[in-house]
Amino acid sequence: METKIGYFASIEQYKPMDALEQAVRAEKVGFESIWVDDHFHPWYHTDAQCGQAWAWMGAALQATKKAFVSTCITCPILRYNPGVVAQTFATLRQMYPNRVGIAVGAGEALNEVPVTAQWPSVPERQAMTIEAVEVMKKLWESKTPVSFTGKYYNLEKAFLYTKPDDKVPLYFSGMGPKGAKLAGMHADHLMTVSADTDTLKNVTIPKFEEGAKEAGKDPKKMEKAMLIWYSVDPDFDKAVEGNRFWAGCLVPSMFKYRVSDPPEVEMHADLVHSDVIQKNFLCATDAEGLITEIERFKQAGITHFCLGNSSPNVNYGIDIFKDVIPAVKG
Ligand SMILES: C[C@H](OP(=O)(O)OC[C@@H](O)[C@@H](O)[C@@H](O)CN1c2cc(O)ccc2Cc2c1[nH]c(=O)[nH]c2=O)C(=O)N[C@@H](CCC(=O)N[C@@H](CCC(=O)O)C(=O)O)C(=O)O
Ligand SMILES: CCCCCC(=O)CC
Repeated sequence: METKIGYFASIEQYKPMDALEQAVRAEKVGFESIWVDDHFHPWYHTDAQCGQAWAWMGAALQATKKAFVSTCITCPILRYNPGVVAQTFATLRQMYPNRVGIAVGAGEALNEVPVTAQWPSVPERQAMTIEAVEVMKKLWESKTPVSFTGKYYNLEKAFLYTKPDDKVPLYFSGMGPKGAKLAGMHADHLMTVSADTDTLKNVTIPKFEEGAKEAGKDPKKMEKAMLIWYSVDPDFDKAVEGNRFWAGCLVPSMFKYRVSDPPEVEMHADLVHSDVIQKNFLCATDAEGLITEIERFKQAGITHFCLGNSSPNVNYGIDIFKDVIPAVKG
């Protein structure tokens, strides 16, 4: 499968208009997809933003020419109703044929707790995500009104009057082995986050493929997409520190416990040692360094890169891909 290089334009790290300018610049440089975080609260507090992803997507689709645009990722189970999620992405894809996708996942306390005060266990949120996907597919595919009684969601003669001509591509986040298998079973493509390459190659991707095969799909035709942050600067230490905004994601308890307060996340993020940031995110001084790192993940089986630019000089972090993209796509 051909490698795809996408740009993750963060609207929790940057103001929405700045992220939009980045997306336009990234498309001109050769990034073929644009991804946006779907958050209510951000992963850092100081100087953070947190715009609404679907509003931003409409503007991004209009401002870019042909890039594929998707969330990375939307949690369709608590703060959003899956029927409204289905309606939103059907509308966007009808307006911008072939250019719109959605990635879904079981959510984060940061986004769900502040506006619902609910935080079910991981297994329950995974079960809710599967049912939410079922609801979304029914609404996207049905030619007649749909009634459905589920464990978590109900539909009563629900019908989407605005639909695209083709399917909305569905990516599904699997970070753990069970999540990866569910992705294979219930979605078109895998979305995951950076992990060590042995785990990706020997656990995450095989579990995804196992789920896909069980559901009668051909995993070779399904993308293995991954979000990873990068920071590039001629001064290596500065490059490493550039990724600090996202260091909270490297603290496992942030996923295990009900942490929804950005100042608390920031406190943990600031304690993450720079060696840990360097090991988990892409830190480079030049294009060569980025190419080497991307090749490493290609060898592990990743086919679509969603690259979050956390470089001290953001435009330098985009423009350097004029050299990186031809090398890693070749
Ligand atoms: C927590 C793991 O679950 P999993 O289903 O695999 O992954 C969850 C993620 O998909 C979500 O948290 C997702 O919403 C995060 N996310 C995101 C993910 C991604 O791949 C790319 C980009 C993003 C950006 C983004 C996200 N979320 C948003 O809301 N908005 C965004 O923009 C996991 O580890 N699962 C394990 C099972 C773990 C488990 O069940 N543990 C037990 C206890 C175990 C023990 O301690 O003994 C429990 O907690 O009850 C698995 O194997 O699936
Ligand atoms: C381990 C990182 C999971 C993704 C965190 C996130 O929400 C990024 C936007």
